[in-house]
Amino acid sequence: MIPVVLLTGFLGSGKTTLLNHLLSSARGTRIGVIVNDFGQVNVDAMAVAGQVDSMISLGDGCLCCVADTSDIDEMLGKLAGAKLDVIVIEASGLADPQSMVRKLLASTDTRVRYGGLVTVLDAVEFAGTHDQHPELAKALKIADLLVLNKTDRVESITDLVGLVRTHNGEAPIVPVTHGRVDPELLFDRAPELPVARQLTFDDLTDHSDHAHAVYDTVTFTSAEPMHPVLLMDFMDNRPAGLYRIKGFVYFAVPGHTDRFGIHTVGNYLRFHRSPWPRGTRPETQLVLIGKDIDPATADWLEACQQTGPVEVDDMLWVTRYLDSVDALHEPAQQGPQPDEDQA
Ligand SMILES: Nc1nc2c(ncn2[C@@H]2O[C@H](COP(=O)(O)OP(=O)(O)OP(=O)(O)O)[C@@H](O)[C@H]2O)c(=O)[nH]1
Repeated sequence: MIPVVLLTGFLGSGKTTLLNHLLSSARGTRIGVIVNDFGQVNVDAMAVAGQVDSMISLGDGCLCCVADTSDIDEMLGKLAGAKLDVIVIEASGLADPQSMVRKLLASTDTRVRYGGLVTVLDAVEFAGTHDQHPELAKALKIADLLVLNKTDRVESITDLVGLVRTHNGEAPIVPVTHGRVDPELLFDRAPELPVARQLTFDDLTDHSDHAHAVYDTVTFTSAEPMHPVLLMDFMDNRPAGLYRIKGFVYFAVPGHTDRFGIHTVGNYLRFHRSPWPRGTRPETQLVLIGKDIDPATADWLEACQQTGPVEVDDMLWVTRYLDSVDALHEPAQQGPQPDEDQA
């Protein structure tokens, strides 16, 4: 039976980063994934595309709410048909793991079995989100493996571990940076998971105060390039209530025409530069998630499109937020390569 591992964690904690790490260090283990994201653009699916043996992408809705057991069974069935060693479900950052686990346990597909819940925690944001969303503690309680991510951004994890332990006294806590867990903690060469444990009925009930009930999403897409200074002005003055932005930005500044992946989590902001995938037309695609987001946010972003002249130096506002490894890369020599069919 193929184990199905559920990967969960609050917005921006590092689930996709961890999934990417698993995929790149799988060394022959065949991994299928179900990627669930919020917003009309499935940024997470784009981030793992090309590395995975088999993928089902479910955008714009939370798997735990939009899919019932038979939908989950159908998805698992599709993946189980491919020759896989393990299936990893990356839940959206607002999913309710209890409800997901319940549906997985109810699966009637005899080719798959529930393989455990891995919860990623953001070492920087955890204490704050824990206070704001007491309901998240329920997910901590049923986790089989707790990955304490972003430990590079905190001085000490002692208090955090203490706080996590008040909710779950048993599951191993693995401190990591950039999601670099040993894949063998999640699945074995001959998959026999050390993680999944017996859950009680109480563990799995109560879907009432689900986090995404209080969050909303704005999606912004534009084929027009963005003006670096105007966009960074938006980023520096993010509307109140905005917690998470992710996606890709298209600038048409000479030497900077490749794809700028953007992530903000709380006050943190990072760009990651990479070529546009072959056959894609460069365009900005952003998903913004927050509480009571100002309805004018999309208009403000639209006003950040490049309509007037732009200087190469204007990109300095952006490049200072580049991951250092990207900053060392030579900027693209050629402009974007639009899809031949669309060109
Ligand atoms: N400094 C630092 N940044 C990290 C680490 N892990 C992830 N990040 C960054 O945190 C941001 C969010 O990471 P993701 O992997 O997209 O988080 P996620 O949980 O998939 O986000 P959602 O799907 O929106 O819930 C990205 O900019 C990552 O590069 C880490 O260990 N240290």
